[in-house]
Amino acid sequence: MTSEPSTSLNIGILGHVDSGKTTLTRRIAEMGSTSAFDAHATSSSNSDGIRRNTLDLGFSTMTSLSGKRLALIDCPGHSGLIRAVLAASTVFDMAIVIIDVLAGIQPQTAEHLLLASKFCPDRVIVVLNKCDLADDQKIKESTKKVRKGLKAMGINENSPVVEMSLVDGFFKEEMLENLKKAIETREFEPRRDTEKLFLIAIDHCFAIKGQGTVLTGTVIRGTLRLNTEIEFASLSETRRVKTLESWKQRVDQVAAGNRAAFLVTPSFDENRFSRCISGAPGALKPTKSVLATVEPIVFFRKSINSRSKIHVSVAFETVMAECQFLRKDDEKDEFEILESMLAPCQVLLKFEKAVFIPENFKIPFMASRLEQQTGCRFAFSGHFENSDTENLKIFSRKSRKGTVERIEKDGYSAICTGMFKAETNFDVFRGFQISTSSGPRGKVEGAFGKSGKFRVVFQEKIDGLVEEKEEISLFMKKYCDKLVSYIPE
Ligand SMILES: Nc1nc2c(ncn2[C@@H]2O[C@H](COP(=O)(O)OP(=O)(O)OP(=O)(O)O)[C@@H](O)[C@H]2O)c(=O)[nH]1
Repeated sequence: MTSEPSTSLNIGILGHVDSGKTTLTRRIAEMGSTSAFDAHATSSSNSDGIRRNTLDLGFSTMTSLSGKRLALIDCPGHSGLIRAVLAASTVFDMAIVIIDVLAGIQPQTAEHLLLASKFCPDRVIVVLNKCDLADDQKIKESTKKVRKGLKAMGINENSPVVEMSLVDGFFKEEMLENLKKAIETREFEPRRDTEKLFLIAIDHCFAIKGQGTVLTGTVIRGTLRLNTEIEFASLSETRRVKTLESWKQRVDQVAAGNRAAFLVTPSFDENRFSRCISGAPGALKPTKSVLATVEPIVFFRKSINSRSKIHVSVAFETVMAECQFLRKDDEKDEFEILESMLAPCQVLLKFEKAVFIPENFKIPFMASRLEQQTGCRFAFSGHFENSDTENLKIFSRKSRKGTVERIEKDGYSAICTGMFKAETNFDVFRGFQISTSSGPRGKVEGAFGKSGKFRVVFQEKIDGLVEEKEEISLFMKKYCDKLVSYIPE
């Protein structure tokens, strides 16, 4: 038995519906995994006894001109299947984006390009397909527009654009050669973390009658070894890896970056199974909230407020989360709640259900409004930074207004009104700082009577400076467990 070499690159095959992704993958791939070219297989039992779950990502492989193993991930172009593309993008090292020469950049092309811009902006290759339907002038115009589009999306505008025609009669081998040469210009030696506890992004699961369950996926960290335990944290199940293959070769280990197919027993009820990250026992922790750094997607046209709900795609899952945008004060090591997203800012994401993610691993995520029918659905992206959110010091700013009712005879204090209710507990506000419009500052001493009026004591004499009916203000930082007054700078 051998080990799969660690030079494999994962290439997303992206593009709008019907642009020709599967046709290209068929032409270029040397070997496919189960149902590699069957992008929308249904959940049906087959005569071979294998029950396949709904497939929407097709995995196949080819060898690059320099001899590298390339894993091709044929992604669905339909907007309703974007979750699968979001999941797959986690492992992209490179992207081939197929664009119909006549249609140009269509909505799904744009979303896929945005994903590529996040995961591999300098490793995008555009295939301008269906060139049999266009004349030279159109091809030239289209290429120009595509380059402009790449630039607008933060992708290297000098990315290779390969003219292609995949239909019989127009297809020429030299077109594929051009594509292979373009891939070669973008090849690199990825830095894989092969030392830590292994993690694998599992994309397919099917039972083989009488044998067990076969799972396929891409190892994203560490090394998956034969006869070791793998934990399916979201199912609270652990299994032993009984057989292990990479591209139909029996192997005894698969390192980060490579494809793996393995059998576990006893079998699963695969209806319980969905795309997920699994790993060595203990590698993943259930997490209900995370702190992340946010990069807004400029093509997202709506504003997003704190407390609104958003789809968060991370670690092969898409989960609903409530977002709270924050501004970090590095000096005080605390965070202020913002009304809406600003750039740059941070976000506290509170998930509706626990997501299983590795600790201390900077995981990229994409937040989107997938229910939106038109326009760009991706709202912001970033990296998870910290899942230990319990002890974060988070506050919101509050302020109250009131008026001076009268200045007391001593000249140092005033009775004020309009800021508190009759039932207010003044213990909370005693000592809080009060600003007057004319300048002097005082402190709340306590209630005056039972109607919510209160006494403010000043350090300086205020008669002649502060007037009756003058507006006064109280500024506070509200933390989860306390209120603190402050004077704005
Ligand atoms: N004229 C022409 N038709 C093409 C070419 N490439 C693909 N097609 C046709 O376009 C249609 C869609 O091709 P697919 O490869 O299934 O497209 P896809 O991007 O994988 O589609 P989805 O997975 O549904 O997003 C098929 O009918 C192909 O025969 C081409 O170069 N020229």
